[in-house]
Amino acid sequence: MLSLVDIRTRIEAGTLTPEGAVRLSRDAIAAREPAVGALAYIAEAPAIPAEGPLAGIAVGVKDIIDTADLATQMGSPIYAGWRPKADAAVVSRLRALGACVLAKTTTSPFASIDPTETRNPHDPGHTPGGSSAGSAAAVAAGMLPLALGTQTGGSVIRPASFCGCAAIKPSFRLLPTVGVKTFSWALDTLGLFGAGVRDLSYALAHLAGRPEIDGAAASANPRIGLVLQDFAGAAEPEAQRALEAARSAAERAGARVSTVALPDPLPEAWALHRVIQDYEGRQALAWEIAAHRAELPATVGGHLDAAAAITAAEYDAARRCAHRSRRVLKDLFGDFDALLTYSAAGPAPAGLGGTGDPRYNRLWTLMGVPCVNVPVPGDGLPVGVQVVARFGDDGRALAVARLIEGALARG
Ligand SMILES: NC(=O)CC(=O)O
Repeated sequence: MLSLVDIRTRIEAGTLTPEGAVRLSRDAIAAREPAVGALAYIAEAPAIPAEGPLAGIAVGVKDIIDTADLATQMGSPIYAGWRPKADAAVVSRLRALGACVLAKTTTSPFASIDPTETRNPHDPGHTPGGSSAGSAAAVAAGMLPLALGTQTGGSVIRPASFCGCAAIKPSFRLLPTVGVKTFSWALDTLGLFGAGVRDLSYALAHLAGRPEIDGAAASANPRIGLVLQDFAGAAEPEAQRALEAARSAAERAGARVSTVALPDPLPEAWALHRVIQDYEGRQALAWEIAAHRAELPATVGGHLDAAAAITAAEYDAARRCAHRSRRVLKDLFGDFDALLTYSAAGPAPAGLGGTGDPRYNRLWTLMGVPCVNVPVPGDGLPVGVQVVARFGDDGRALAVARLIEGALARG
């Protein structure tokens, strides 16, 4: 994969130009894109700024995020050829930092649960996951050093796990979702994909304007809570092995790991995520439902139809439970620096008819806490683990993730 930090180091050392760095991506795209299909389109002659902390970094932007110079089609024929007048706020930030917005990446329609045409870069017979399919696949295939995605359920962490790259779903609203097509205003969160954790730390610190994120260090003996999320069902053997490998690696690196069961009402909040997601989705996509219902794909269309039965009282009760759960989780983090749990139920499922199950992701999205996918080395298709920290502690999530990543690499 192309490491953002390595590219920046070479540019700052004068051994690589920004144009040369973008050429690395174009060459990799030429080699891998035909088999992977991660990109909705590629800019013909994008600006390649000479200066800035992201100069020379070719970025892929999920195609629900507005770009003024490229179409934004939401993964749907309803928006075929749609050209926003303005960049999304996060895209403007990327350009101000010197990044080259090289491509739009494929998305499940409206960033929901239906599949894309993109294939897993490790095995074209398997899904790359979703809904940020193209962003995960493009980074994992070595085409891009950085890509933007979004998560409402598990759309950043799960595809990163399936494709074998690092990713962060930051704290809720750390990055502005202005100019990002809304599915759920209580859940939608911008995320980043990179080759490794240090690449995420560098990019997020600059995008968020918070240099402390890149400088955060894990304590010498971080306290890590191992969370199995039993209420979400059993994980597959490959995911269980990956979690055990990560736990052992963390302990080798000096962490104190203990298993913790999530207290009530967290399991109840997990079950109520869908109520909030779909109740808001039906309102956010009211125009598409009214004017283009026949063009909505089967799964998301069915979910939005079913959401008509969710009452305002049920929605309000779900939000109250989420609020109580955030307080309970904040108290839990008084005993732990981070939590370690599954990123996905197992490796990428076979076939391109689905994007996998967000069952190990949705609670953390609802809680608004930072989550980092750490790929776990092994045979076969990639499997990752998820490091979760308290709300607002994105630097600590990345620091603990990096500690585990390094210990796994040392074996
Ligand atoms: N947008 C989402 O997060 C839905 C999913 O988990 O695939």
